[in-house]
Amino acid sequence: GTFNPLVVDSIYKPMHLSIATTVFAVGKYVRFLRDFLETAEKHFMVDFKVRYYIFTDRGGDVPAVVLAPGRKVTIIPVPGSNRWQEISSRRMEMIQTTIENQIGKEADYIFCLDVDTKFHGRWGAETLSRLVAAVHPGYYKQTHEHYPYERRPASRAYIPAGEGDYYYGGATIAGYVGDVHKLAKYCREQLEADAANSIEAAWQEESHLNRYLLYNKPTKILSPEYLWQDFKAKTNEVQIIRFSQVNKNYAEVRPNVKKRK
Ligand SMILES: CC(=O)N[C@H]1[C@@H](OP(=O)(O)OP(=O)(O)OC[C@H]2O[C@@H](n3ccc(=O)[nH]c3=O)[C@H](O)[C@@H]2O)O[C@H](CO)[C@H](O)[C@@H]1O
Ligand SMILES: [Mn+2]
Repeated sequence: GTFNPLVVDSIYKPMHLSIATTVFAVGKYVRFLRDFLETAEKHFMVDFKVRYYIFTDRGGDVPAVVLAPGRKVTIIPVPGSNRWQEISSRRMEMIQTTIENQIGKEADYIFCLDVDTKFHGRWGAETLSRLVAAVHPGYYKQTHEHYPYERRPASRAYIPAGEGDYYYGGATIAGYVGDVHKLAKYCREQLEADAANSIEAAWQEESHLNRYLLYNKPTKILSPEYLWQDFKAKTNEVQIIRFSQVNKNYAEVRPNVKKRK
């Protein structure tokens, strides 16, 4: 970390911000909720007003986790699906419409996070900014020729060779509610345009996200400290792992399976 947490906290805590956090737990992914919520209560935006919006088709399986004062859970029922690609992508549409119907009136900032994760270290106000994305832990050492961008011009997620800043992970999107709304709406429209042309981008909504962020630069970029993967070996350059994807058995948890990156 290159920030002083005491300074950051003294700037943001007096602002009494409301933080929305969306997390999708569709089908078997409800099993990740307990660790996600319990570790978030230890490390994520501690002492802030946080509302977790849990999108699920299994409301009855949402674990009761003790939350600190000022924090609460809201369950948003969503349909199931038999394609993980669709579940992952449909987050954009649901984030868009839930911001319009509810979150827009309730929060200042929003974080949209993968559920198959745990927090291991402080994630605080140093992550607040207008539009925030995290560098994907699989690509932070690579240059743009090696990013898994969508390279087919027929897709709306297309990025031509020679272009690119970073490859961002789909598991962390954040910012002002209005700015994340704009991003989600764009990605939803691009996903639907692709679907109408029977094309699916290489990494679904993550591909559209990367295109959006190439032409609408984030105001803050989080290092892989904020988006790690448990299967990756520990490295010297990333000394603090704050948030990491757990190892999961893809064949066990996904309704249909595709090889991971
Ligand atoms: C580290 C990272 O950046 N991960 C991204 C990556 O793979 P991942 O392998 O991390 O994707 P994933 O299986 O975790 O799916 C993304 C998220 O969708 C939700 N979900 C998915 C399947 C399901 O059956 N039920 C369910 O609820 C859940 O919140 C999950 O965390 O690529 C995906 C798109 O292809 C997303 O962009 C992920 O955010
Ligand atoms: Mn994930």
